[in-house]
Amino acid sequence: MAATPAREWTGLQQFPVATQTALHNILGKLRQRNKESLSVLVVGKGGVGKSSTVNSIIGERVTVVSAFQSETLRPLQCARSRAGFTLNIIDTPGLVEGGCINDQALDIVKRFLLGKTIDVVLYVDRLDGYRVDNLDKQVIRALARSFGPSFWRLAMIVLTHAQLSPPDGVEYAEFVEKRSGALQAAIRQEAGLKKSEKDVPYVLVENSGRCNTNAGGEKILPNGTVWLPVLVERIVEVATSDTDSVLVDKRLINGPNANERGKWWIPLLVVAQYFLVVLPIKKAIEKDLTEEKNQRSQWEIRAEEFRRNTSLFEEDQADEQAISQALQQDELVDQMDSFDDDDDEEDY
Ligand SMILES: Nc1nc2c(ncn2[C@@H]2O[C@H](COP(=O)(O)OP(=O)(O)OP(=O)(O)O)[C@@H](O)[C@H]2O)c(=O)[nH]1
Repeated sequence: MAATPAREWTGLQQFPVATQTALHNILGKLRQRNKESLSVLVVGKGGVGKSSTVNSIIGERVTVVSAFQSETLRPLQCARSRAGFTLNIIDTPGLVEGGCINDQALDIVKRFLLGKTIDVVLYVDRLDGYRVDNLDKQVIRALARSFGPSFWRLAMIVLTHAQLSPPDGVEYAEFVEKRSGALQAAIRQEAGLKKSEKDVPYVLVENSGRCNTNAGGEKILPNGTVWLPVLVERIVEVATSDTDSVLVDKRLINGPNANERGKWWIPLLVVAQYFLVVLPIKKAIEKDLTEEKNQRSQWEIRAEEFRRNTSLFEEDQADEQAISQALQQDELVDQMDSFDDDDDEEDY
């Protein structure tokens, strides 16, 4: 992630001693793996407890929290260092506004993350939500679309308001299992995770100042779990898993280059066009030409016959004319002869 001047992580010292020890041990695992920094992106709908969770992890009030209005209008990056290790956390605006996806917020988050690397994603929602609705599914899909398929492989579900009292007759563990299972199933389906891939892990959080504590002053859930070290441990597990971190670059934000998109279809389309369009047209033209040729030869045969018949008729006519002329001539000769005879008789 791009370097942000990191302040000393003084908030760590505010935690109860047992929590501090647990966190030092967990973060020590990262140092053993030569990972000197971690970048955590916090996303989710508005008012689910994103900013409160950031404050809980850092141990300071770094972002404003409000019960009545959306306080995080732009992403906020906060960096804290301790013993050579730097934790970067990015809080983001709620991704749902007025009952639909807040595309503007998503766009702002995308631009803000340009050039940054994300190691872990915290997808925050409330434990006391009773169902996964269409809007939740839209948010899951929008995030997968915006940040690529690896996004959800780096994610964990953070369920706030974990000090909830389940409805009558339902055990806490049963309620948690159902709620987390429904979200995991929705993410698997909407983000297109393969069957062979593990479910996105979940963790419970209680950000309220009225959270119950144990004898050591550590914040605990109704089942007695000290939740902060568990949250940080899960973050480290995801960060050290096989999934590579996501570098948010221009290609990821703008989508694949329009000129490159579907380029491999072109030769297939050309071949399909030849067989489905060019070849049938060519065949149709050849068929037309052959038929025309056949028709012309038929027509020529008939014309030939007609011409022959006409010339025979003309020849007959000429003959008749010659005969009649000859007959006329014979008649004339006969007449002349008869005149001659008459004259001879008169002479006598
Ligand atoms: N009881 C209880 N209240 C919580 C918890 N987390 C957050 N809240 C309250 O929920 C309200 C909203 O919390 P925020 O942390 O501002 O939620 P957000 O998701 O950052 O909200 P946006 O800035 O609108 O995106 C505040 O009144 C918090 O005090 C929790 O774990 N338990």
